Amino acid sequence: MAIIQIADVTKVFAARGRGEAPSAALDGVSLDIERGDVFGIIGYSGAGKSTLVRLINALEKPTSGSVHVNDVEVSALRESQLREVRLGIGMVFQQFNLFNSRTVWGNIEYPLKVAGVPKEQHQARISELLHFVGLVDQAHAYPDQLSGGQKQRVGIARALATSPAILLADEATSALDPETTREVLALLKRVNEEFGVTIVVITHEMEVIRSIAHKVAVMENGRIVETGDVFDIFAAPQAEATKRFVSTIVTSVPEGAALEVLRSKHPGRIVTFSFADGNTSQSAVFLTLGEAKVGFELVYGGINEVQARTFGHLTLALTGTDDAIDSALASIRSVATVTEVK
Ligand SMILES: Nc1ncnc2c1ncn2[C@@H]1O[C@H](COP(=O)(O)OP(=O)(O)OP(=O)(O)O)[C@@H](O)[C@H]1O
Repeated sequence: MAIIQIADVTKVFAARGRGEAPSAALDGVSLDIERGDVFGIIGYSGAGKSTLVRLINALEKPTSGSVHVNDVEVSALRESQLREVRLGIGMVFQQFNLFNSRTVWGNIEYPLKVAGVPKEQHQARISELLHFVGLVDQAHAYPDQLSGGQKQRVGIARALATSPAILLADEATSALDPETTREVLALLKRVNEEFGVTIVVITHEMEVIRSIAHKVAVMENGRIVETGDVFDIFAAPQAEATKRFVSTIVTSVPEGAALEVLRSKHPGRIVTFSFADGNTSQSAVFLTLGEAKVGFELVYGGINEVQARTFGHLTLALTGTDDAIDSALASIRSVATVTEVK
């Protein structure tokens, strides 16, 4: 059974000002997140990602629908019953949200105190966490003496202090430079692999999804427009929003200015052939075109790697009669995805 189950959830906020209509931040969202997964939720600003996270840790209640965490319907619990649920969910934030008046040690100790963990157990747990995040030497430093990456490592150690089964990371790397982002993502990956913690990653960056997520849901206007395994989403995005996100890092399909240039150089038909997973059917494409007496020139393309699996796109400018091209494309469709560039 999924560790997080979101079933047909709608969240409507009251109008912010007079004359404004109430807004649906979430509109019929259903999502199952399996135990042990790193699940990415991607969307532009205002898509509803933070609202979804706030429903998971029950900071908000849905207007309709239900949210189950660990088989408990958190959306039906009273505030006084939520304490235990929240102890099982760690949170990591974009702005770190550390106590500036407490040391690194004090920040990590805070959730142990709140959870009522006996004082004599604190030292061993904090020291274990400091080792895990590589901050043993900074134990007595204050947050303003740390770099952004170090602050986020404290944030992660603090979130893990009470050994939660779930970690919610809301734009956890959005305030960090690319190198530090890579380090923090690698740390989150270890949290998942070494402790089996289920991680929900909220982001607007596809690179974050590519680096650590196993599965992803793409959100737009309060809805999930596409969801699936990260590799499949990268190799063959279906929804327009997903295609836009994928195109931010997969540049082997011609778009925009690159497409204009191709169009001006090649007035005939331009077709992209897509292959996934070590599929060696590129040669079948060339053979079929040759047999059909269709001329071709490779004008764009590339191979990409996601989760140690590869996929690629080849764009060819074709010359020949429409009939010959159509019949060749019809038979190539059994070995590759064929997209005619309009
Ligand atoms: N407390 C609230 N009252 C009224 N409207 C809200 C409230 N919280 C969120 N919204 C609205 O709900 C929609 C979704 O917001 P949400 O913060 O979940 O999106 P998001 O994808 O997390 O965006 P961002 O990355 O900018 O935080 C937005 O239109 C937002 O203005």
